[in-house]
Amino acid sequence: MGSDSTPFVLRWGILGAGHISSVFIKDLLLDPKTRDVLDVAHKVVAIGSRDATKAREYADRTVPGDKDVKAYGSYEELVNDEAVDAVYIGTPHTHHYNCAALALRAKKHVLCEKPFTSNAAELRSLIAIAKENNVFLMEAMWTRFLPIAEDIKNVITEGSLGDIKVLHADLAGDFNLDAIPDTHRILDPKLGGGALLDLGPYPLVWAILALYEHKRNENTPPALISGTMLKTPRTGVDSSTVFTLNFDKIEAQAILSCSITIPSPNPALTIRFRSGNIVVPAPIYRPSTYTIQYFSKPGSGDIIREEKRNFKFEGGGWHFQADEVARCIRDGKLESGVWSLDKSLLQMDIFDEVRSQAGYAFPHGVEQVV
Ligand SMILES: NC(=O)C1=CN([C@@H]2O[C@H](COP(=O)(O)OP(=O)(O)OC[C@H]3O[C@@H](n4cnc5c(N)ncnc54)[C@H](OP(=O)(O)O)[C@@H]3O)[C@@H](O)[C@H]2O)C=CC1
Ligand SMILES: O=C1OC[C@@H](O)[C@H](O)[C@H]1O
Repeated sequence: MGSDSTPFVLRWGILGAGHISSVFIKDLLLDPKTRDVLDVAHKVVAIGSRDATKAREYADRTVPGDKDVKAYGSYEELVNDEAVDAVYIGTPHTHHYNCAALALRAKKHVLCEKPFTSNAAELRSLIAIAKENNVFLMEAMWTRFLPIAEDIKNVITEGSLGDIKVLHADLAGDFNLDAIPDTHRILDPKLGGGALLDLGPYPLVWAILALYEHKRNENTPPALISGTMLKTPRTGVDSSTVFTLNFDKIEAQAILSCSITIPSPNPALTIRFRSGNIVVPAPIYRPSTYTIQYFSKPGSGDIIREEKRNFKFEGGGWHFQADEVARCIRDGKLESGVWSLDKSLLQMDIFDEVRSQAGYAFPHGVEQVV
């Protein structure tokens, strides 16, 4: 199975009947041919919710016209469905660990929403559970799989902009905090609320792509991580966070920020080299265009030429990561080579360090592994 004429079909179980799960399902249902993908395809076979009535209604609404989709009133039933190959976890951050562990122990492959876990210790434990059960595990870091991300990576690697020096990235959004209750996932510390865990993965994915993955960096973690947080008095979670990463091996730095009280700046991502810049407009989770600026000579800052590149595709952009999961599982891989587990671990180590420096501890009992 999986030749050009017969695509490998991955059968998905969706755990958590919330917002992002519905967005992901919509992209799973899109014909892969619309993005020139012929070797893999996707089928949603079951929905798992904590409530059976909700699960049925959600299945009927999000997978219309397919009465065969199972609707389960517990996550346990979902992960034990033999027709499910891979489980997508769409629950709040601090529930990812238990949900993913449940699925892995049922010997299901897992794609888990970002941020992978509450802390790095939880992720190390999940990686061990995945290994014990010989199943695939990946964080749903969808931005890394957008065609634009690979194109930017190629420009960095090809080297015509000279040495990379600084990366500035910001993802912000006005969550209208006055209109949402303290129990909303973005405000509730029990759900890992705040800007860093929710939005921080996006500035960080660009730093990982450009600096950590840089061929001269040889996947060396940053030598120095430094962070500060502004916290909301409402619940104590971070409303804005700024963090910096020093990649000593390539003498380059990332300056990253995120906020839940203001919109993103524009441009929201600038990668600065000795001989030019890469400039990306907001939102950095799904940019559809970017510009390469070339300097008259190295270090001048005098822009003599600009090249704009556009990337259009059908759907929301969450399907590219699904294609990667399907290909990995088809090929018997236990992790992705593109968004590998070391990158997710680096992310969680950085978030732990920034939270520790800024004094953001989760309420007792939230972290399942410490
Ligand atoms: N990749 C992306 O673009 C995005 C990713 N996300 C990520 O997805 C995750 C979920 O976010 P989102 O979909 O917005 O959240 P929602 O609140 O819309 O959905 C979360 C779902 O999780 C289930 N759940 C289980 N336990 C709890 C609990 N204690 N409190 C609330 N819900 C619970 C519920 O499903 P049920 O009742 O059916 O059991 C709920 O519907 C987050 O980790 C977030 O970071 C979010 C938005 C965009
Ligand atoms: O992943 C995400 O991307 C978009 C944001 O609006 C959302 O809160 C976040 O979870």
